[in-house]
Amino acid sequence: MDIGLYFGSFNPIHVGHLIIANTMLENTEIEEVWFVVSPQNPLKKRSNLEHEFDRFDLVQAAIHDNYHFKATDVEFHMPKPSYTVDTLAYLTDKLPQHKFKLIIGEDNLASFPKWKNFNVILENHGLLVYPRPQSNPSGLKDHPNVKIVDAPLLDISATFIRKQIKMGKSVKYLIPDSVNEMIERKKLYL
Ligand SMILES: Nc1ncnc2c1ncn2[C@@H]1O[C@H](COP(=O)(O)OP(=O)(O)OP(=O)(O)O)[C@@H](O)[C@H]1O
Ligand SMILES: O=C(O)c1ccc[n+]([C@@H]2O[C@H](COP(=O)([O-])O)[C@@H](O)[C@H]2O)c1
Repeated sequence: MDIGLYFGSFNPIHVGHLIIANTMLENTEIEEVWFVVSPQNPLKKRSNLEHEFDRFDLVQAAIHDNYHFKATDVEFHMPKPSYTVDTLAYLTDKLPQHKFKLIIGEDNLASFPKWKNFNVILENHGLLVYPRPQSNPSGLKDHPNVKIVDAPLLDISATFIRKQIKMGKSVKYLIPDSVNEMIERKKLYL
């Protein structure tokens, strides 16, 4: 089966992530999207990063009603920080029946040449890219293994959501209700 692996910090998951996953499902050859929660992005500082178990629970709460979406904690058992090429090698070895493609936002396409062994990812898997406002242009946009979907820009970020919560403001509609309830119950992002 063709599977879209959607790697992310998901700190927290928001409606932008869900729209991106569904858009890829509807407009590419993938049949499922697997959300891979990364304990630690190698290029990001740890500030305001909630525990990976909590972020994973929030992802599960967000996707529970969509049988095309799955969440995986595979990177929790791997060395940190979380290098995507290593996770892809592990998953390809364990599940050779599947073909994995990467789902990323356009901001990550711009920084993609800084990723570990990015050429291996590009040649062996390929990228499905969702456009993002204020992203730097990338020389990779015309690569044959890079597909940029034509879809509405979403100016939503986890950074904005974390700031709103910290200021005591509601983030209703920016995140699913199930995620909002869990954040409140666990007192996250305060
Ligand atoms: N609004 C968006 N438009 C396009 N891509 C997005 C958007 N939000 C997130 N992504 C992509 O989804 C993946 C996971 O993103 P991530 O969990 O870091 O969310 P984020 O909103 O970018 O978080 P933060 O604000 O904390 O950096 C990345 O590939 C990112 O580029
Ligand atoms: O493998 C790398 O070198 C690498 C460099 C930067 C980011 N990544 C991964 O890209 C994913 C998206 O990161 P983020 O924090 O933008 O959600 C996340 O799973 C990171 O581990 C991976």
